[in-house]
This record gives sequence, C-alpha cells and structure tokens, in this order.
Amino acid sequence: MVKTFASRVRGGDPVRALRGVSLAIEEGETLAVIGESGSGKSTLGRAVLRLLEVDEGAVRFDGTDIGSLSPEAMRAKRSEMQIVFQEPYESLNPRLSIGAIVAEPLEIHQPQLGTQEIRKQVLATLDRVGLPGDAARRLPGELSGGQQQRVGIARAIISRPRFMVLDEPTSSLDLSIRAQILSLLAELQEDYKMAYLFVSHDMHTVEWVSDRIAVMYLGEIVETAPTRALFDTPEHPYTRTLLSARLSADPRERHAYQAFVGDTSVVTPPSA
Ligand SMILES: Nc1ncnc2c1ncn2[C@@H]1O[C@H](COP(=O)(O)OP(=O)(O)OP(=O)(O)O)[C@@H](O)[C@H]1O
Repeated sequence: MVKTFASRVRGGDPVRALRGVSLAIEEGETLAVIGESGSGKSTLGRAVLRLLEVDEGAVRFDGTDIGSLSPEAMRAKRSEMQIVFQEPYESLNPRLSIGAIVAEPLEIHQPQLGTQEIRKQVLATLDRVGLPGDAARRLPGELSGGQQQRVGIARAIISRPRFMVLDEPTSSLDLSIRAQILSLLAELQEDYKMAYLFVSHDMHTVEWVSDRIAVMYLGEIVETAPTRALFDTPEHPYTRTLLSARLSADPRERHAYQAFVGDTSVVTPPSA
C-alpha cells in the first residue's frame, strides 16, 4: 500500500506515510507493527480498515478486496473488522452514556435485534470486559482511563469481529493498568478467535503480546519475523537499534509486563 499526505505545513514536502507496505495476517494471530513515532503505523492500521483511502494497493479480507465493496457491503464488513484507539476518552462520545456507546455497533449492524436484546448484549459485553452493569448509565468522563479503554474494547467486540486493529491500546494508560488491559485483550482473542494487528512503539509490549512482529521505518516494513526470532536474531540494523533502546527503557515498564505474564497463561516468557 502507498499513501502520501499533503504536508500539514504550508509549502512543506508531501509526507510519504506508506511507501509500499505489504503484509498478511493469519486467522487468530497477533501481528505487531512496531516503529517510532511518525513511521506510519497508525496510517497503516487505518488503511487496513479503510478508515482512510490509500493511493495504491488493496486490502483483502477472506480473499475479498474490500476496496471494491459498495458502501452498504463495506458497512456490513465493518462488523467483522474493528479498532481500539490509543486515547479512549477521545474515541468515546462524551455526551453519550456508556450503554449507548456500546450499543451503537449492534444498532447499526443488527437493528433487527430489538431494544431488549441489544440491552442484554450490552450488559453481557460490559461484564465480559470487567465493567459493572451500572456503568451503562454513566458518561465516559465519569470513568477512569482504564475503564474508558474497557468501554472502547466492549464497543469493538460486541459485533463479534474476527479482526481488530489495536492502535497503541495501552500507551495512554497508567503502567499499573496496562497489564490488566493486555490480559483482557489476550483472553478475548482466545475466546473469540480474533486476529489482531497490534500497533505499538514499545518493544516490551509487543514481546509479550505478539506472534509475529513487523518493524516499520519511514513508511516501510523493514523486517517481519516471529517474535522470538526477531528478538534473538534481528536482521535489520533499525530493529537492532530498537532492541538496544529497549534494554535501557524504564524498568517499571518491564514490571508491568511481567505482571501481565503472571496474570495469564496465554503467553510464554522469553527464555533469556
Ligand atoms: N492526515 C494527515 N495529514 C498530513 N500528514 C499526516 C496525516 N496523518 C499522518 N500524517 C503524517 O504521516 C506520517 C505517519 O504518521 P502516523 O500517525 O501513521 O505515524 P505513527 O507511526 O503512527 O506515529 P505515532 O506513533 O506518533 O502515532 C507522519 O509524518 C504524520 O505526521
């Protein structure tokens, strides 16, 4: 895929956010996309869901080129492809109750369900993501950052997607909360057999959550490898730089992910 943006600065050069990116994600797997700020990770995540149009390239979901779908067919497809954003508060309508926010995808995709059934599914989904039923009546601003992200996750999973883009889903949260949210995402993936495209700039996070890692640098994927292989034998010089930066990162981050690993049996700690 190729995507070039006009510069945000008047007279500035166009920004080549994606310079020919190609990737495939298998059913049920987590592919992490890692890279520094501005490398094009979020653009890629949005392009994959057709939340923005690319200049060149196609996205195939189960073999269907989603770029060729009519607006109605694309809307139906969206129930199978969801996104969880980095900033939960900004992604939630501050004037809608949590119940209304989580109900929205069902109202759009399965309006035939009726009010009672939608309400039942909203409460079950809130419970599944660890929120009390009375959260349904609250507004986003009344919840903590971690709870807001649980709402973002509830809204994403209520239509039972098979694929989710997780765009730095924990990086705006307190370290103590990150492990809980990562555990929840891992459990949901196991239960619902979802594939994740996990966008992150943090090597600690992707080390624990991903099956494979794609390293992005200036709009290109410079290396893709299974997680363990990438850590053990990084091939690209930029990957090596990211790995050495990780060793000097905040040790509290490490504790958060060790807590995460202690919380769940779905990930294997590294042998080193
Ligand atoms: N709508 C836009 N208009 C102009 N430039 C944009 C737009 N969206 C993104 N860009 C630019 O494209 C490049 C890639 O941005 P992108 O947000 O995809 O990177 P990223 O790796 O996700 O960074 P971050 O981790 O900071 O979110 C950046 O230089 C960014 O400034």
